[in-house]
Amino acid sequence: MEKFRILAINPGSTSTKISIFHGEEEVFTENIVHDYEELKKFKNVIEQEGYRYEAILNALAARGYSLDEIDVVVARGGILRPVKAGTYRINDLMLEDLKDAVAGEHASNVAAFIAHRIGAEKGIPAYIVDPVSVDEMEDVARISGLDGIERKSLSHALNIRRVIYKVSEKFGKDPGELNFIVAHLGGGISIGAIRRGQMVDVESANCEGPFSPERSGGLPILELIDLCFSGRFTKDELKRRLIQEGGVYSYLGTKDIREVEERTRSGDKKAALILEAMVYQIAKCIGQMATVLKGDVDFIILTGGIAKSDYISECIADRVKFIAPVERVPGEEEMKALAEAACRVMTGREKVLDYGGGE
Ligand SMILES: Nc1ncnc2c1ncn2[C@@H]1O[C@H](COP(=O)(O)OP(=O)(O)O)[C@@H](O)[C@H]1O
Ligand SMILES: CCCC(=O)OP(=O)(O)O
Repeated sequence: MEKFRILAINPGSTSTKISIFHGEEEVFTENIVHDYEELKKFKNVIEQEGYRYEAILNALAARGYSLDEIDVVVARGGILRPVKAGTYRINDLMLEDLKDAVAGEHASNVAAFIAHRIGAEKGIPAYIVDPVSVDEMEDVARISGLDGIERKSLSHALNIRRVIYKVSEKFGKDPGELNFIVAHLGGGISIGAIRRGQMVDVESANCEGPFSPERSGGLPILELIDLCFSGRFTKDELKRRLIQEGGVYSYLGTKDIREVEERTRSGDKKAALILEAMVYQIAKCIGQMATVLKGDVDFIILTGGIAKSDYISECIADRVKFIAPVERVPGEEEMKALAEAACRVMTGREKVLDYGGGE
């Protein structure tokens, strides 16, 4: 089988991960850390396109790679309108929706712009895969409790789908035969219930659910209303406080959970309480998702950076292992997931989808 040369791009809030794959083999990877002061100069994430594009070119050149050697470019998909899972051609409507942030701001919104630019310049295909707004929720899960506000499906869909395949493969099963609860535990957290391959419900700390290293998750609503009208914050400041400076950071001034663990070990009682509370809320949400699946759960999967911690994984497992066996896939495999998706479409094993502004 032909080994396509793939450039995978995954922008985060302060860094851009890039990898080159030959077929499904990763031959180069780098996490380009951006100067936060430089990023802050841009009005929004889309305006960072040129800055991140140059950084990618420089990082590739420093290791002797050039875009001329690439056959296909593939990027993490941002917050688009709700779409089904899959690999999408980057089209004008997609870029327009991302530019207008129709469904919200996120670092990954710039990814399609960078990939599209490289694709156009080099005359190669450019795709995004399993965007944050993959939506397979059942109607009953969309009801929030207030007419006019609908629950949304926002998640680490790319990594969640990848780890489901990985765990299914480990047990010699097809993901379509199994039910999972997947907790992606990174700077942001999302916890999904996956029934026979379909993510029928999900909570993400961007809007609800457990707090994460940097996000508040769900909050008591009346106090939140008071905060909104306190005059202490503009709308943008408050959003930043909930999404980038909420969660663990708001209590302890750090987003680094390794540091929080270290402080806990050294006897810092506040750090210990906040860490326990995060574990408690994660476990509680996993419990909720078990009811979505009516208790028919084959595996609970813990993934993301925090799942690298034996201590935290054990604390969570201690609370939820009565539901189903707990599997760990530490870190995230988003780059691999992007490359595999590119291989599938380049070899015709999977159909490329067209973004039509909502499926
Ligand atoms: N070994 C570890 N133990 C505990 N927490 C970790 C460990 N490694 C990374 N983390 C935490 O994981 C979070 C980042 O998750 P990650 O999935 O790597 O990134 P992001 O969500 O930013 O893409 C940070 O809070 C980081 O401190
Ligand atoms: C909205 C869910 C996706 C998400 O939060 O991604 P990051 O943790 O990478 O910001």
